[in-house]
This record gives sequence, structure tokens and C-alpha cells, in this order.
Amino acid sequence: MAPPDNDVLWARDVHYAHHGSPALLGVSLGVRQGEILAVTGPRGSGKSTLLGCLSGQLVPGRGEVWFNSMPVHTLTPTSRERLRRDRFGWVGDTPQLVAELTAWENAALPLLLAGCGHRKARRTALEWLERLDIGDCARKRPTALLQAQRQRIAIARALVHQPDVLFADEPTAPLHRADRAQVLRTLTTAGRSHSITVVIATHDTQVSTLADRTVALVDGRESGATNPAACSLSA
Ligand SMILES: Nc1ncnc2c1ncn2[C@@H]1O[C@H](COP(=O)(O)OP(=O)(O)OP(=O)(O)O)[C@@H](O)[C@H]1O
Repeated sequence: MAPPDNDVLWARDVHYAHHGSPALLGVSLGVRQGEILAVTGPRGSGKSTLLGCLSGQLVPGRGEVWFNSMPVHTLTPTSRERLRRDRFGWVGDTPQLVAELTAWENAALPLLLAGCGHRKARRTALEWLERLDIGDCARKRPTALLQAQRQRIAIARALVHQPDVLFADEPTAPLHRADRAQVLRTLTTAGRSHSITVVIATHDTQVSTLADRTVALVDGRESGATNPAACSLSA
């Protein structure tokens, strides 16, 4: 079955088991172009597994995942890897940066690996670091930076190639409360200003006020979706 035209991501009846132990039991959802979707739920409810299936890191045992007109669930591992590299961005719960590289070099990595010229990659990475308010850290190495600054560099790296979809799995988990709010705002603002679809898995209750929509999971199933007023950050 082909997905609706206005959904950039679409999942139908997705099941996934980790080594025989069920994590998703028939999740269906659609994500519109430019939408910011929060996926919430208690520990072990399947949030990370759902992001893994939507982003092509995991292949559902049953069900379908589509990215635009592309059936992610039937792609070869190489095609899924290419899709993740070219069209998706990923931010995890701990910023995995290369210690030997400076902040801008870390942020520029996806462009450099894709063959972009050094000068253009540097300029684009610096622009993202500025947008994320860490331009003054550009020449520092990760060990000289705070965790919140490192996480912003990881966000810059995930956005530098302007992905269609940014997946963020517990992006604020290691941060203090004030930093959490800032990182969430940074992520959602960057998504909105560049029409990037953002899917955030989180326990953080603040995210629901920044997202357009929240999908809650319980025991691998959708417990109900809410459609609150999209809370514009500029409002
Ligand atoms: N690699 C794995 N091997 C075995 N079981 C796993 C694995 N990853 C997750 N699980 C199990 O699958 C279920 C869903 O886990 P998942 O990490 O997707 O939930 P989550 O909502 O993201 O949890 P958390 O909030 O703790 O990150 C849980 O029961 C978990 O123990």
C-alpha cells in the first residue's frame, strides 16, 4: 500500500522484536513534511525502536515504513545506509564527537565525507554553529567544551547537510534542566526555520509544548495521539 502524498514518513502496523522479545506491536503513524513530532512514553515503551524502524536502522519484522515514495522496509542494507546518510540526520543521547577534530571539523564531517569541498564544508559548518549559538566554540576540541555545547555540535553535524528528516533519540537525556530547554528549542527552531521534519523520542515533558503533535507509546503500542495547538516558538 502506498503512503498518503502529504506524509514524508509513514508507518503501518510496524512490529519489531529484539532477539525474540517484542518491542513494537503494530504501530501506525504518518509524519507530515516539516512537522515536529514528539514520541513519548515510559522507559521500554518502544520509542528508540520506533525511531530505529522509521530511520531504516532496524527492519520491522512485520509492517511497512515509507519515506516519501520509498519503501524503507524493503530496501537493501546499502540503500538504507545511503538513505540515512543522504536524507536523514540523527542526534542521540550522547554527543559522539571525534576528539581529535575541532567543533567545526566535527560539524562538517557529513559534508566532507560526501565529497564537498573543504572551503564550502567549513563555511556551512560555521554557519550552523553560529545558528546554534556556539560559533565561538568553532575552533575548540570536544574535551574543552561543556556537554550542552558538545550536544549542539552533534546537532549541527546532524543538520549540516540539510536532511529531510532529523531523528533525535532522547537528545536532552544527559543535560541539566536549563540546558535541556535550550537544546530542545534549538532543535525545533532549526527544524522549523529550514522546513526539516523532526521526530524526537523523549521523556522530556517540555518537548510536547514545542512539538506540533505528540504520539505516546505504551508497551510497544500507540496509546493515543494528541493534536494540540502547534506552539510556535516565536509566539
Ligand atoms: N538491543 C536490544 N536487545 C534486547 N532488547 C532490547 C534492545 N533494545 C531494546 N530492547 C527492549 O525493547 C523494548 C523497547 O525498548 P526501547 O529502547 O525501544 O524503548 P524506549 O521507550 O526507547 O526506552 P527508553 O526510554 O528506556 O530508551 C524494551 O523492553 C527493551 O528492553
